[in-house]
Amino acid sequence: MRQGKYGRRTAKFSFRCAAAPVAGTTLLAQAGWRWIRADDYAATDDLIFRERVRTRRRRQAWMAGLTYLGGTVAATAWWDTRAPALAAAALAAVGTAVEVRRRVKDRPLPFKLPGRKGGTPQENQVVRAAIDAKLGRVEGMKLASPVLTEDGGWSTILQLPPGQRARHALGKEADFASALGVGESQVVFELLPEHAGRLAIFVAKSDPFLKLYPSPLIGRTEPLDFWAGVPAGVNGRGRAERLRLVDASLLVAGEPRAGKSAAVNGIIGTAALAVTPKIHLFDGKGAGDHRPWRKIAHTTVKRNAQGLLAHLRKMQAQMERVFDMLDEAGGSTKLTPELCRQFGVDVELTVVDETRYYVTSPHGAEIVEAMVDIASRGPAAGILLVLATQRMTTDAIPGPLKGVCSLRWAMRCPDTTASNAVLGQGAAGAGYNASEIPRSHRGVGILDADGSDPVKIRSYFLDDAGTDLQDLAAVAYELRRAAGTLPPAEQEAATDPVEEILAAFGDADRMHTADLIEALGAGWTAGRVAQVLKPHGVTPGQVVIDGVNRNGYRRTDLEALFVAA
Ligand SMILES: Nc1ncnc2c1ncn2[C@@H]1O[C@H](COP(=O)(O)OP(=O)(O)OP(=O)(O)O)[C@@H](O)[C@H]1O
Repeated sequence: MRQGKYGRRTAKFSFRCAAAPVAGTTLLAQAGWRWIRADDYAATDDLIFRERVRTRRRRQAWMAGLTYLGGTVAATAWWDTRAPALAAAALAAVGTAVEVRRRVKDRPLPFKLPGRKGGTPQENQVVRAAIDAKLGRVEGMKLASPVLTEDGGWSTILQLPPGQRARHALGKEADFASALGVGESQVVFELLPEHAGRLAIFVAKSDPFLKLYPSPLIGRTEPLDFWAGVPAGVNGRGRAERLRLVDASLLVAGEPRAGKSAAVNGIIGTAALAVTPKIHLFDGKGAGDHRPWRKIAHTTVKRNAQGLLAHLRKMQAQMERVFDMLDEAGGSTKLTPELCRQFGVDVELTVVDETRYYVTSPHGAEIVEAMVDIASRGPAAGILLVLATQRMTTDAIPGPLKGVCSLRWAMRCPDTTASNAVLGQGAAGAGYNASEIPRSHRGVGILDADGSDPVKIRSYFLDDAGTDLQDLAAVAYELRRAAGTLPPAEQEAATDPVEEILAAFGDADRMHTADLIEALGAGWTAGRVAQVLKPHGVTPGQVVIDGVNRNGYRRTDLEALFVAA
């Protein structure tokens, strides 16, 4: 009895084993044929697109077939006459693997094989995910471009059914991510200006908002152009985003520890390295966040509402002066870098941190009135305003003030109401909701720059716990000292750079340039040392120290300058 049972089982097992390569190869051939015929696009009504896919796939199938046959023929001729048998066996092995996978898949867990996690999906998988995420109707949902593997992920363009708007898909990134089986921050939807029914989809391999993006300001030793925009951060597609503060006033809001100070420090750092803008910092928190900038800022005031009001009045007067000059010049009605040089005026950047402290003070009403005036008219005269706040309620940012800040940067907000308070009513409904930013995503926010759709970015990282800010301020100090744009008291007190270079020699009578700039510290480069000394006739030469011959300077050459003086 038992023997009969085992015999039957053995026969069944042998048959299943023998049938596996045949069944698997047949499955493979059927799938291949369906793929070549583009059956996954059977529902599409865009026949030209389907035919293009078919042509491309037919070409790929021919190439694969010819490579297989050519390889077999070549191997038979040059290697072994058993090559055709081996090639057929390889094909049968692939077929067997397909069949085994199918059988394992049909069995209950734990025999399931892992899927292709993180890879570029098939076109039909993307269409299915779009349907599952309810991005649009089922009929007519298709891809308008192939799924392309990119550096950090994959991308495609989804064609929504006729009459449906891609804009309505914004905000459904998480649903699409769930349908695809990836993290919600990995999915980026973008509208295409040329087609309202098409949605550009990018899916990153890993969460782009958990990556650290070191600030491009770090290590910079040359002045930069403030008019070209502030490097704000990196979007979900890995593209750099800039913020043009010279066009409008900015409101930065978000809950505590969301990354407001980091964003504001990036702005101050850019202005500092731009050398000419005058920086005015008002700290309503009073925790010393602006300490690194004290030597280069024209104003650093803590928790002094009356001081801010006096400053705003000065800025209003400066604004009127610039408008008069523009009017008299008769050309542009907006300040430009050329007009700044012509009029002898500079951009004035005022940063108000923890705005609520000032607008709720006894001078609040006057402060709000002056801020509204500056925020709306100031940018055209180079008078710029950046307001940062932890609270989004109307007592922290009164309605009229919010209304005139056309640049808005919402870091993580506690709820949808707060997010809408920053980005505008209806922003969450349109897919821009800063309360959906995970708490772990520090420095991530939605930037709404006037004139374009809001974009989610992670700000560039400036390590406030390390020396990034001090290093940056030191470079800015040197650049401003050379340009003569330090605040007046600081410019007067600034030591002569030649004296500083001489001091860096210590007791040495010769120094290699590399060691000299290390001794001089942040803000110094070989180029800057040469630039300081060249007008005095001192140039670097070959200097031998401990048998090492390198470019360097001699102490006597520098001392001679002071004797001559
Ligand atoms: N872009 C970023 N990348 C990585 N970490 C960041 C980024 N921005 C901010 N952080 C980190 O998040 C933390 C909080 O940042 P920050 O102090 O700027 O927040 P905040 O909103 O100004 O907080 P508060 O309102 O309490 O002053 C800091 O430790 C900072 O290093």
